[in-house]
Amino acid sequence: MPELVFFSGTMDCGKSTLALQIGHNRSARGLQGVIFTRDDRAGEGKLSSRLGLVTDAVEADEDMDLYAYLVDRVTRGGRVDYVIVDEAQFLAPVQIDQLARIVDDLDLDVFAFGITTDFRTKLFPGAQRLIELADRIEALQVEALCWCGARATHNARTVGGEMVVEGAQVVVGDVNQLAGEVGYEVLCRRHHRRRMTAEAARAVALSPDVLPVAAE
Ligand SMILES: Nc1ncnc2c1ncn2[C@@H]1O[C@H](COP(=O)(O)OP(=O)(O)O)[C@@H](O)[C@H]1O
Ligand SMILES: Cc1cn([C@H]2C[C@H](O)[C@@H](COP(=O)(O)O)O2)c(=O)[nH]c1=O
Repeated sequence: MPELVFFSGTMDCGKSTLALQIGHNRSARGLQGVIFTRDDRAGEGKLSSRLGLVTDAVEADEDMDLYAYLVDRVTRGGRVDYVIVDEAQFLAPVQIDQLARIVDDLDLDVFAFGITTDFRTKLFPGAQRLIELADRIEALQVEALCWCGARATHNARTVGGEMVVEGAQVVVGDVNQLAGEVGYEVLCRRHHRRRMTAEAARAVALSPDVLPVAAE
């Protein structure tokens, strides 16, 4: 039975890598897939992983009807056995409905990959619709870690090294950015709530205001 599967996790937990692996394993067995993505860091029409792998993909623009695209492709004699979607959080809710229709009416598996929440811990509309419609939601097995060692569950945005909680929902970017640039850092909920990034924690530890603990 074909499924709409949502593979979700924080930034930097291996989603794009898994998307590439799923595509590789299927194409190694002669299956042909369509890979959609939107606003990958590597540029338009690319699906890239931090492990260095990158593949061509179809850029799913805001107005694109993903179901109609596949029907057109098949009608022209193209073969499609499965569909992969990376950065699925950026898709419009109506495009997630189109993915569900691809599963139900075209009998194709759709594997969607994305983060669920933005830097303010609010759901992306595309991720919300995936949670509502997916047959299955899978958490990535490789956990990203907060600087404290706990499992990272949230994405923080930094500007000039400082965590921010206001701004546009979508700003394409990466973790480990240079100070001064917009960047991201994955944190556990406790440290996201306290706005305590690795840099902020280092500054607190080095502050002369922090008294050494007296021996009892
Ligand atoms: N130099 C490295 N050596 C080993 N693994 C790495 C290295 N750099 C990144 N990774 C792995 O790649 C993961 C990020 O993969 P990626 O698919 O780009 O993540 P996502 O799509 O979830 O943002 C990291 O969590 C880490 O496990
Ligand atoms: C938290 C957050 C992230 N983004 C952007 C930053 C990246 O370009 C992608 C996530 O990509 P990844 O492969 O999962 O690392 O999303 C954003 O636009 N807004 C946010 O709040």
